Amino acid sequence: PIPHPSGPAMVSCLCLLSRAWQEGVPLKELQHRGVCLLKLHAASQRTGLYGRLLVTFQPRKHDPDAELPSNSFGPGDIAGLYDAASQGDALCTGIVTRITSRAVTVAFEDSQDTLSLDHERSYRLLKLANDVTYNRLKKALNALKQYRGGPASDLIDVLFFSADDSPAVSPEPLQLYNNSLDESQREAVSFSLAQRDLAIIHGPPGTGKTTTLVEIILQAVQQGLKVLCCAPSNVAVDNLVERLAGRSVRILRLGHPARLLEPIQRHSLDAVLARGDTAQIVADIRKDIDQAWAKTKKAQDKGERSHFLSEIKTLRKELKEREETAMAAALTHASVVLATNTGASSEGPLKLLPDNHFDLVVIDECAQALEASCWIPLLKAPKCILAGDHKQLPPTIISHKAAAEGLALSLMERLIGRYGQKVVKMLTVQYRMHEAIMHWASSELYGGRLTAHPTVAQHLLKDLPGVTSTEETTTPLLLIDTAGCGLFELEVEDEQSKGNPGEVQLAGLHIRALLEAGVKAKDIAVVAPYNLQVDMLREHLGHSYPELEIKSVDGFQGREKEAVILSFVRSNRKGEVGFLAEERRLNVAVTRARRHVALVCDTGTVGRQPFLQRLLAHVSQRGEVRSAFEYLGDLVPQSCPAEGQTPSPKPQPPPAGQRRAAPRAARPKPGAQSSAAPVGTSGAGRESPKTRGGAERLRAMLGAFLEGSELQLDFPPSLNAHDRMLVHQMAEELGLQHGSTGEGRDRFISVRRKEPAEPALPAATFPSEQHPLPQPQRPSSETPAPAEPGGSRQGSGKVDLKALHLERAAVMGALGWSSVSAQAVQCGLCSPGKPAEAEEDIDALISAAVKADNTCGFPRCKASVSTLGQLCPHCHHRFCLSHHVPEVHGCGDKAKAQARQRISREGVLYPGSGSKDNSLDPAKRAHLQRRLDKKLNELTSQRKSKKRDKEK
Ligand SMILES: Nc1ncnc2c1ncn2[C@@H]1O[C@H](COP(=O)(O)OP(=O)(O)OP(=O)(O)O)[C@@H](O)[C@H]1O
Ligand SMILES: [Zn+2]
Ligand SMILES: [Zn+2]
Repeated sequence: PIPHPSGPAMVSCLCLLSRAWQEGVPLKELQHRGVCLLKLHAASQRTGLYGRLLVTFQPRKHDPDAELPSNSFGPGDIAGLYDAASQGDALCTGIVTRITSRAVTVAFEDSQDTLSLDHERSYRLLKLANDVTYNRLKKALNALKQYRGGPASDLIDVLFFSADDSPAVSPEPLQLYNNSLDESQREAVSFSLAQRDLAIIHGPPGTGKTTTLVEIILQAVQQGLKVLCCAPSNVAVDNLVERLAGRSVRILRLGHPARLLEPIQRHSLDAVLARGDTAQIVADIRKDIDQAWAKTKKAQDKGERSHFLSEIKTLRKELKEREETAMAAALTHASVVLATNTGASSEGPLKLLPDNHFDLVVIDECAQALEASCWIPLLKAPKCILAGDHKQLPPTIISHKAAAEGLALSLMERLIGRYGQKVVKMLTVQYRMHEAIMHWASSELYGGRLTAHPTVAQHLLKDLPGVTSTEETTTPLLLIDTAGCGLFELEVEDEQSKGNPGEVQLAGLHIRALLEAGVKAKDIAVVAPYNLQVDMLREHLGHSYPELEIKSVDGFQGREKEAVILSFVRSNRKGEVGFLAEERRLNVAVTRARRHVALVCDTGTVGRQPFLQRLLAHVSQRGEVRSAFEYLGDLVPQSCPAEGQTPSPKPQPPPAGQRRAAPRAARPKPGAQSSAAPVGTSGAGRESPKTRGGAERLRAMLGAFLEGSELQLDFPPSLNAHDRMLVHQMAEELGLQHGSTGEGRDRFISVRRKEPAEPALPAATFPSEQHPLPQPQRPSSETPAPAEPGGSRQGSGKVDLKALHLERAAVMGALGWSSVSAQAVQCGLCSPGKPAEAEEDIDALISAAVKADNTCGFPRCKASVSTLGQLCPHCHHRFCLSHHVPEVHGCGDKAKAQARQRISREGVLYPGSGSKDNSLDPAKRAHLQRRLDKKLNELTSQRKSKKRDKEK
């Protein structure tokens, strides 16, 4: 007996894929998931190919324009038809042939002669696609087990290692159809033709695998061979059809015509049949059948009805015979028959051909196919050529058990694992990527064997027509590092998928920079490993840039773009990387790009995985690295209103092109700037050599300040965001107060000694950098300005009234005091007539409030917001940068409403609140004051009880 070790294992694995997935789930839920359509009625019916009954269903509504709920039905899917009124078994099953927003058409097999649909009844359709695929796969494997004496007998032995592959015939010199094939492609062509049983073409990204296969197929046809050409997906098959269509070769595409693209449709079996001689006869018979159907409906009695039914039966038989004859002729005439793997099933038209019709089976994208599905075409010929790249993503296997038992291993990988390079030719010249993009993938996954064709090796975005040279368009690799920026992934419980709103915004900013440089939206793709992130990216960017392509990594396999922005998503304290650690997924993600890849990621999290770390190292070596801090000014809306100042509308953004350039202009030298974030580390003190100089200089400045007698040290506004962060961190370490002032290019940091005589202010006392405050009129003044009533009461000069005042405003805002904006509230220290005792504990209250306010207001988020927090102007809670966006923490509607209101009222959009509250009358002010005190008290007691809860 022929040992088929994988056969039985595969069958048992496949069982895990079947059924059960829909059992016990409520129908509404199934509809919600897009696999069920409820409350349909049969709107029309007619007879299709094979005499099948084609029924069109529409929603059972009186409105003729009623739309179907969004669903995942597609042509070729198997659907079960159920009576809506009963819970019983399916009335019958059919194949979806067409689906629009309003109607779905299903073809029912002729065995359902008795099926007669009542126009008044309600039906539902349930997707059974898994079952059919499963059944076909299982059938193929059973056929494999029982295979005796067919054309593929020897090939089966080779593919299961019970016989070695026969020696190749000596290659004949070839007259190539495509003279531009490179050396590795030519070798692959002659090797494949010379092999007797098995040849594998390993085509890394962009190496012209399809180009090579087309040449092979043309050569095989030229030698008089009949070729069956398959791929796991319709897209891949159509790609081959398109490329072969222009050549003088007779091709025939099997499959549901509704699925096929316009130029491919004319190669479909149906189209060929429609052009044939029998077409008219067949059409007439179909018409007769439809008429007979109509008559059955009107039939008065049972006898009349059964008469018409038997007439239909006879007509169908005739129809079937004529069609089959015509089909067999069309199939025989074609030199190349193309189908998906499962479409090559013997249940379809191929059953009309004799067993030994095909000489060669070609399977493209073989590494993306289940081995079982490959066996459907493989049993039909004595020789196979498999093409693909097993270093890209394998087919998705939902069952972990099935994957563990070997279902995840593709045929191609299995064969290479056993036979090694003697059955493989690898294509080594790639025609897609800039050499720097290619290099990492080549050395990690392709043994360093890839070279970039000269036409692409140095191409950059700036070389595209209409694109200007900017920092972004002149680098093939860019890393935007969020390490230390607090842009954490969303923590969604019970949610496998992950999102990262900070990365969404960063991706948006980078896209804007690319577009401003002239790159077209259609040339850019944003790719993320998680569907949740893809959804968030679509929500944020999809409307503004409809031509931008936003996809999951898995959904982008087989595609390419001039620029690819990759959001890695994962950013957490645990260093969890998730399934980005899968080498093949990362390979696919990076190698989609032709001229530019931007990685948006937290190197602190992602860099803990060695494979990812090597990518990051490669980028920092060959490309440009930026800290996300450089973008934070643009990223965070300025929502903390300014104290004592009339907020002015946000200045108009500078004209295109200058926007990113402005804040970055301060940097000493692009490319070698001190803002380059350390790779694989986060936080100060672990800088790469590049940044160490800057950090040391800053530390020295702080050291000198500590030794001197100055009360305050102002850093120059020319510090970039990363250096500013370092200063904040160092000041914190040294126990200094730190804060920043001003906006944009004028923003600068001040550092101050803490006054030992005064109650120490918590770290957050200073407004954070993300709450840029107006230029202080008197940065460290001990004398309050006359404009502040009551300020002079603090005559000692020991208390920094300004700081307290600002803090007070911030705290009030943070307390959820939504009725009034913080800026409008006068500080208790300054308000006249304030009782003296209130003053004494205000610091304690403030510090309690500040402490409470030190963690992000988002449920379950423990991130500190003391230095990098953001106040929401709507709910007045402070959030970490991952959660500050109103949409993220639940203020989306308020934010939208407010924006709409403001736009309609004033015709401009600007953040912060209006100026109207400046002149509060004293009574109101006193009232507000009492409320603040009450709030502070509540908060303190809440904190206490929380603490007690924790201690329990
Ligand atoms: N010998 C060659 N000379 C010039 N260009 C080539 C050559 N071979 C392939 N190309 C170009 O490379 C690109 C990719 O070719 P093809 O579609 O055959 O690649 P593929 O390997 O099937 O793609 P993928 O990597 O996405 O599977 C095409 O634009 C093609 O024109
Ligand atoms: Zn809010
Ligand atoms: Zn948070």
